[in-house]
Order: sequence, then C-alpha cells, then structure tokens
Amino acid sequence: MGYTLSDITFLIRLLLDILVVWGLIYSGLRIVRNNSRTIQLVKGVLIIVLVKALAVWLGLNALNYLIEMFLNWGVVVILVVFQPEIRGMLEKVGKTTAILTVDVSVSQIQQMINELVEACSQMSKSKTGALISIERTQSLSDFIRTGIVMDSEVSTELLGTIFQYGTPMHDGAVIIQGNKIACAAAYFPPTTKDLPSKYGARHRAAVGISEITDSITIIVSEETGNISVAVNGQLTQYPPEGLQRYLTNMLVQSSNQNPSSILVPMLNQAKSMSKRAKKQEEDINKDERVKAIEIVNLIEQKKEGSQHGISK
Ligand SMILES: Nc1ncnc2c1ncn2[C@@H]1O[C@H](COP(=O)(O)OP(=O)(O)OP(=O)(O)O)[C@@H](O)[C@H]1O
Repeated sequence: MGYTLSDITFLIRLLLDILVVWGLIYSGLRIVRNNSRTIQLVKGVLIIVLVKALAVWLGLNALNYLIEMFLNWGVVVILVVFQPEIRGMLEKVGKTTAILTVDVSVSQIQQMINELVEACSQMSKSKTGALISIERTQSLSDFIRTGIVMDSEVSTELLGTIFQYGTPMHDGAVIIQGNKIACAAAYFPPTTKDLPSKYGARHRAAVGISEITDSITIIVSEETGNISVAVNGQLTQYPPEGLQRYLTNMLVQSSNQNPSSILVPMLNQAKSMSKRAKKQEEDINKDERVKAIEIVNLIEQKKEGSQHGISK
C-alpha cells in the first residue's frame, strides 16, 4: 500500500496548516495573558458574544441589531485602541531569532551590561530612583519619542547623572538600544494590574512596558534601593550580581545561540516562539549564580491579596 505524491503533499500542507494556526493561537494567548488590557478586551468580547447568542435565542431583534452594529464598529475601535499591542505583535513576526533590533557585537553588549549593572549597584546604594528599559526584538521607538532623544554610549557615570535627583532628565525612563542610551525621561503606559501598595508609579510603568513589549526593564527603588526587573508583566528582584548574570543570559548568550537572519519562515517562527522562551527560562533557572531575591507573582497577587512567592 504505497502513498502517492499528492498524499504526501496533502499531509505536509495539513501539518504546515496546523503549525501555523497553532503558532498564531499560541502567540495570541501569550499576548492576552501578559497584558491586563487585552485580558479585559477578551472578557468584554466574550460577554458581548454571550449576550448576542441570548438575543438570537430569545428572538430579541433590536438588541441583536444593536450588537451587530457595535461589533462592526468595534473592530475599528479595537484597531485604534490596541494599536501598540497589534504593532508589537506584527513586529515580532520575522524578528524572533534576533535578540536585539540593533546590530552590536557581543563585546559591546557585555560592556553595556557591565556599565549598566555598576550604575544600578551605585544607585541602589545611594537610593537613587531609576527606570531603564533595554530594547530587545520589539522596537521601543514610539516610547523614545516621548522622551528626550539621546545617542550616547551607556556608561555608569552618564546613567548616574541622568537619574540624579533634581536634574531635568531624572523623571521618566531611559531606553537602551544596543549599547546606546536612545533617550531619557521617556513615558511608559502604566500597568492596570493591582500591584502591592509598596510599588508606586515607577514599578507600574515598568510592568506596563513589559506587558506590551519584550523589553527588559530595570527599576532601582528610591525608597528601598532594591533592584527589580520587569519582563513579560512579571517583577523579579535581584542583587547586582544576579542582575549581571541575568542580563548576560538574556542578551549575550541568547544572541550567540540565535544568529539573526533576514527571512524567517513561518515554521521557524512557530518553533522558536515556544523553544526560545522555554530555553531561556531553563538556562536561567539552571544557573545558580542568578539568584533572584524575590519573584513577585502579580497574577496570583491579584487573586490572593498581598501574598507573593519567594524564589530560592
Ligand atoms: N508612566 C511613567 N513612565 C515613566 N516613568 C514614570 C512613570 N510614572 C512614574 N515614573 C517615574 O517614577 C517616579 C515616581 O516613582 P514612585 O515613587 O511613584 O514609584 P515607586 O514605584 O514607588 O518607586 P520608588 O520605590 O522608587 O519610590 C517619577 O518621578 C518618574 O520618574
């Protein structure tokens, strides 16, 4: 019983179809899960669909007509309101194998990390508040435009000067692209999650930007001097050595593993999305030198009140 060429072609097409759809659903769910705005949107859509089904079932024609009108215009409203999320999603396609949007050498990234960690360590000791976001595969250009545009190599002294209390640029966030400070005093859309009361506007802004982009955002608390990192809507507190290791794992090692390519087929896209996220997580968990002091599980926080998980 042999298979013909058309059977094999059909099978390949079927597999490809399933993979692509799976990739789309997977990335859609990740975006929804990591962003409180999209969670609200999905809840809203589900309620409307439910009401529409009820209206059809009960024969409420006027209500049904109204919902249909709302759904038609709703698409336009969603496109406008969720423009940053949609843009981020589209930018992700074809860019997942590159770890940074900017072309910089490994030694330049390592040097940037050293300067950045030293700056955070000094600001932590002096309790100088800071908010620093590192661009990865998704562009932060929209946020750079909200701040004071710069183009200076990352240095401990420059970061210390920017965040010095009372200086004109200390308010807002610094954005790093490659090994350069692209801007200071940038504004990030704050998260709408219920963070514990000890976290204020700076931490809200950090979690907010991490929900809509794949950036790594470092916060130095003015109140406690603690250093935290916001990634994927999650806050983790690190000592300076842990931060150094974490950034090296995320930016240097990943860029060695994933040489950038110009054309990324859809198949790679689907494969790399799950593998890369898992691998990075595993690498970091395996690495004893990355010792997070505290992982703040913000989703559970919302459900269970003011508890948070401690990682050892
Ligand atoms: N949306 C935002 N985008 C960028 N920066 C912001 C934003 N909101 C607040 N900030 C920065 O955070 C500072 C205020 O931080 P606030 O004390 O409220 O936060 P916090 O999370 O409690 O941090 P800390 O532990 O340092 O006190 C502002 O002066 C400003 O520099």
